[in-house]
Amino acid sequence: MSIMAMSLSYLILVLALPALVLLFLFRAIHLLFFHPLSSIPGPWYAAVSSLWITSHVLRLEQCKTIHALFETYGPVVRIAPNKVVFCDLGAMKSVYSTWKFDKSDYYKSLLTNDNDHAMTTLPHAQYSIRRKAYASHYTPSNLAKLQPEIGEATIQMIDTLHALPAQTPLDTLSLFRHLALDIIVSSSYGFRLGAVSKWALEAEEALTMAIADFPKRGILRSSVPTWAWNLVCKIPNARLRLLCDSDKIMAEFVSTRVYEMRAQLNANKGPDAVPAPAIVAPTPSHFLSAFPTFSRSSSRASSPAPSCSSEDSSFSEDMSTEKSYMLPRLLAYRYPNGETMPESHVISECMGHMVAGTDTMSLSLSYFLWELTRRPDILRKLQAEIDGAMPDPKAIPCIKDLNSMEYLNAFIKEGLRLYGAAPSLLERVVPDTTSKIGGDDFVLLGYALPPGTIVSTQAWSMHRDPAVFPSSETFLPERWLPSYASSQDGSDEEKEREEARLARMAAHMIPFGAGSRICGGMNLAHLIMRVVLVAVLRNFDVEAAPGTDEKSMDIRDSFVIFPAAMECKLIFHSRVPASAEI
Ligand code: HEM
Repeated sequence: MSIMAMSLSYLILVLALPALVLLFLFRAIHLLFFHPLSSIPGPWYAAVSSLWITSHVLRLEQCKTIHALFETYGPVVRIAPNKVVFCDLGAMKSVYSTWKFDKSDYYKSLLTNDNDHAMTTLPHAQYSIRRKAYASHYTPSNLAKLQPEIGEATIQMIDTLHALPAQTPLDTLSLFRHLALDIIVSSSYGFRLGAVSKWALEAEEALTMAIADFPKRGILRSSVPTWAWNLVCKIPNARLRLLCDSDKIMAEFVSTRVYEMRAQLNANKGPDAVPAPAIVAPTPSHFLSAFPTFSRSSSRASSPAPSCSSEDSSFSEDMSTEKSYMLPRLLAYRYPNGETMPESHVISECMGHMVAGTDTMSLSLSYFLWELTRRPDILRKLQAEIDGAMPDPKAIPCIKDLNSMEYLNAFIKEGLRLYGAAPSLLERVVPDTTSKIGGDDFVLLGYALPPGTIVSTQAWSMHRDPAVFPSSETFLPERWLPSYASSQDGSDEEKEREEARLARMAAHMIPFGAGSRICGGMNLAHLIMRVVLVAVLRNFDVEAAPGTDEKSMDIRDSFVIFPAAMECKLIFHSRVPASAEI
């Protein structure tokens, strides 16, 4: 290079660098003092760049960081140049229920098979068409018909636990992930996967691994350019290949179910026929002999579960019809233009539900049991209630009876308050036309937000508001029980006060999200939590394994929560006589 060319490059560098610094300064001054969001409280470094909040996201501590901001700055905080978070009931209703803002691009990192499913469909109008396709699957009346599938998988897990050597520490994150998958697969497709059986043989089910890997794949995939991602996936390492292929493994599994179901529907001929599919995977014989029952009595059934729900008025609206799994519903669903859902949509929708339901269930159940290992007082109360409702350790009460167990319900509410599996920011976008919000600018807690602003709240903070939940960090199921229930002579005034207190707490609870885009599988999640908790606690006492402690269970988050140690090792001690174990 000639001396002249070198001096020219030097000159450009000398001029460009200060220009860049100046540009950054002007931008920072604009964002801090002249931007429409500049009056919103928050740290100045968050207002000028997204780097600060991103660093906390990468450190897996976004929930706690945002919560600390609310404590310092109040209920509305600017956390990035274009992002505002709030912790307020009225604002929550306005964003998620009244105006039903569209979701932000964040959700696109959860695409399955490179396609949208309900959770990743951002515009509200398109989303509501999608939701209609599956919503009827998760109604209480349909879930009541699926109790045998749920009970069967759960009792299979109980039998497996009884059969394991005593004192074996078990990672419940893995155990419940396999169980949740068994339940979701059998209730969605009528297919017995047997993931828990394989888990007991230490032969990890590829599908379960794929589901566990899927969120990590999403984060990696979206943070590197496509060429770099393709390169990573060529590295000859078996574990890495599994992670890269997790989307493909899930898609292959679901596609097979779709083709099988199509074949059955075609064989059925009638255009509206939506049959319950046959069991297509072999069921282990030891399992059939212990076929569980949902029961209203103490007798243990030796044949497939009677439909306790047929005598259960709250779930009887649809009882005369045959039960139907989710897949045939999706295949029969027609979009408003009269066309059926393309197979690619059906596959991505099913994958979305497997991903949404598996880790959330295993995380919640693991944290619930971990809490019980620290709180023998709560464990004893729960077990007293469960023992009374479930004399036979293999006969799970039916939904209506589970729902009427007061202490269990209080425990689950408190569990979801402190250990809800997805307590993170649920991002929405202020729309670009004011007609979508009734004509004026959107005003959040006194601040006008321009179109395109990303607004959100997080369950983590809504559930820890000390004005609503006194001693908010203490696990206290009793807070959900009306005080007048324990005293005979509560005055009407006292009852009203108590009811208002309970209603206020309930309104602040958003473990499943809020408004129109609330968790699609919420009813199933409630049922699974109840079924699994009564089955486990009726059969076992739980103890933390050595090494499982506050530090290992400290909560990290990346949309869902998980323990710092990435495992939750517990020991299950049988409570039932050996003769009743299998
Ligand atoms: C305790 C367990 C669960 C928790 C805490 C939970 C929580 C959530 C949350 C917070 C959302 C996001 C709402 C939003 O983005 O605004 C969500 C969405 C969703 N969940 Fe769950 N979930 C659980 C279990 C399940 C189960 C078992 C299924 C189904 C098998 C399921 C299916 C879905 C679906 C389909 C969506 C997308 C909803 C939509 O945008 O239409 N979830 N869940």
